[in-house]
Amino acid sequence: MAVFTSVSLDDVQPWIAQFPLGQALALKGIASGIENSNFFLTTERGEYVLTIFENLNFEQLPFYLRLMEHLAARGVLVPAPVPNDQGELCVPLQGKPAAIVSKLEGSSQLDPQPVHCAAVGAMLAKMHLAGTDFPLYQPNLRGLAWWHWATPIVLPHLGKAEHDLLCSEMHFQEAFHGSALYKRLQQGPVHADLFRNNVMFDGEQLTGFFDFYFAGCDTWLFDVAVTVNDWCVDLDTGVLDVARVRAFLDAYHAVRPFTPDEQEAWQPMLRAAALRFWLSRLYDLHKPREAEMLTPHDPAHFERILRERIATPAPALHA
Ligand SMILES: Nc1ncnc2c1ncn2[C@@H]1O[C@H](COP(=O)(O)OP(=O)(O)O)[C@@H](O)[C@H]1O
Ligand SMILES: N[C@@H](CCOP(=O)(O)O)C(=O)O
Repeated sequence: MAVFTSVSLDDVQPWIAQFPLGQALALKGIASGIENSNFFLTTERGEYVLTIFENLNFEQLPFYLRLMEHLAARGVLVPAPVPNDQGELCVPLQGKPAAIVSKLEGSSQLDPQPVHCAAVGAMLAKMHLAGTDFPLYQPNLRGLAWWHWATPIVLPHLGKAEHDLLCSEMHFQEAFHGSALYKRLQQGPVHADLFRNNVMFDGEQLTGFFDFYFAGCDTWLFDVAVTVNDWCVDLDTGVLDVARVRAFLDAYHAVRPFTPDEQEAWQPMLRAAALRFWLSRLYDLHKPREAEMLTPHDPAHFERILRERIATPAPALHA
């Protein structure tokens, strides 16, 4: 269940008059998702997704919605927000911020093959390049500062082995993030949560990236590492599948060539990306929010990935 705020077609009818979409014809709640209330919305102009934001507020939302608008205008396959007659992308509905975005065709590819990884890699590189002239700034809100804040909260809940791993990896990442090498890495707007469930495919055709609500400005390489750690991994062991990694990285590199600095930072960045999700899953498990996090994701999956990245070097970014 992911409709926290209920809304009917009758509620939407007067509200939608401010959008250039004609009348609303149908509204259907979307079951998946854990953060917001999402609905498929059919209007006289076509199919859209209506989102009522449960946690983000009117000050926070422009970064995400304007980023999607910016990327869509540059040919990156992402949902395009629909402005109302005042040019606003986010307007109140049932007292909460709400937005309408274009509906992506297809479904998530949960068993990706190299061909899917290549499509995601190429589109991610295109997205990074398209974001270079995006004028708004917000840091990655799940970056090093959040890790510092969350670590002492989760540590008391951990056994010795996990406690030691978290402490030692935080030390390692502090040194890495403070290094001259890290500071030379290219930065810009990143998705920061581009997992399999946040990309649509129609067969082998990628139709779009969505769920931009963890986006922020961070290193492009962090985004690559987050995505590889999900798309190219054996889910049972955390081991990287070399064919999928190569397909992903080669396709990315063909659009936006990796730099020598990125090559050098690749192994620690894969560890950073694993730590980020291990920590957020630990936090969600031990400090659950009231209604939203109905089934917390398993932290052990990312603990396994982190241990594996420490133990085994991943394939190089490029030859
Ligand atoms: N623009 C879109 N086009 C098509 N389907 C979408 C779109 N946005 C969301 N969805 C559907 O809604 C579901 C929940 O969206 P998601 O952004 O993951 O929710 P939450 O933010 O609550 O986690 C997705 O799994 C997908 O099926
Ligand atoms: N991808 C994260 C959790 C974020 O959830 P999402 O459904 O909004 O992508 C994880 O797997 O821990």
